[in-house]
Amino acid sequence: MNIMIKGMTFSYSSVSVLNDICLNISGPQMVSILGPNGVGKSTLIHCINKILTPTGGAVLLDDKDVNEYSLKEMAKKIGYVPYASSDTFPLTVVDTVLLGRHPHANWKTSDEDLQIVYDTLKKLDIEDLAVRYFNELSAGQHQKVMLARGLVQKPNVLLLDEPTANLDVKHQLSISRLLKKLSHEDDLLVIMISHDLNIAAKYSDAVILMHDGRIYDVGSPEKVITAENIEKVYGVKSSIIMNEGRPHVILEDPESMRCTPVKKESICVMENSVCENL
Ligand SMILES: Nc1ncnc2c1ncn2[C@@H]1O[C@H](COP(=O)(O)OP(=O)(O)OP(=O)(O)O)[C@@H](O)[C@H]1O
Repeated sequence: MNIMIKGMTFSYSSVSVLNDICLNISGPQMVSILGPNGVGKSTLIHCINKILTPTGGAVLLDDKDVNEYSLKEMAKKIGYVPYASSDTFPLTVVDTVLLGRHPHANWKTSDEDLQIVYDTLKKLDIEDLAVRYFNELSAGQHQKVMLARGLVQKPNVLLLDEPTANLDVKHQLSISRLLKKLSHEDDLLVIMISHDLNIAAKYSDAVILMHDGRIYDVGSPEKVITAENIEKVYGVKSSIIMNEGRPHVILEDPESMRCTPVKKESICVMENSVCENL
């Protein structure tokens, strides 16, 4: 699968957000999009999956303009996992994930659809949530269910908006590892937005760094995730150490040393008996 973005621009009303974006991305691989808040990362992936229409330039999927694909054809090719779902209606997790089979299913759910859903819930370690209501889950559980919905769609490209943002450290690693594994084993082009430079550096095959509505740098994590680029784009100093051949960023904040330290005893665990007597 190939995505080619040719001189793409995008504006919300008169406010220009993306300028002259030119990218050629081929899968399978795992690509992270990095950049500061408001730089246009979500807008970029919304232009790829036709949620938004670019104001200029073109997006081509396998050499064909996205405008020439029907919505169903697009849904078979591109899966999208949003940052947070606004779904508030009471659907069970199984039914929520089954919605991802819609582009492949007819009006009736098949045994194969259900099997794919259960296999995916198992892969993401959330089988125990199967009959829970989606609108009663925690933010991290929501995120895993939305990822399951994207995966059962069996797309060629999976676009994800901060897929690990609400996850605990163990699940940040396991989900990033799973996405990388899927990209390599299932021929999937994974493109994820991330604010975690170290997760991106550890798992990505390639990184896109955005600045001022443009692509600032593209390439391997070692090439793109440098102290110089981080200072230029985020305005933060850092030092980089290499860990297992990948850059690991240590952010510096000289201002933090100026904060007055609190007394060490300002917080402690109370004995239950003390609590009861309060
Ligand atoms: N519906 C909208 N109408 C007008 N402006 C918008 C709209 N959605 C986003 N924007 C603006 O477009 C710019 C890019 O937004 P976008 O969500 O793409 O940024 P982002 O890089 O994904 O940010 P973040 O890291 O904070 O999620 C921002 O300045 C934002 O305020």
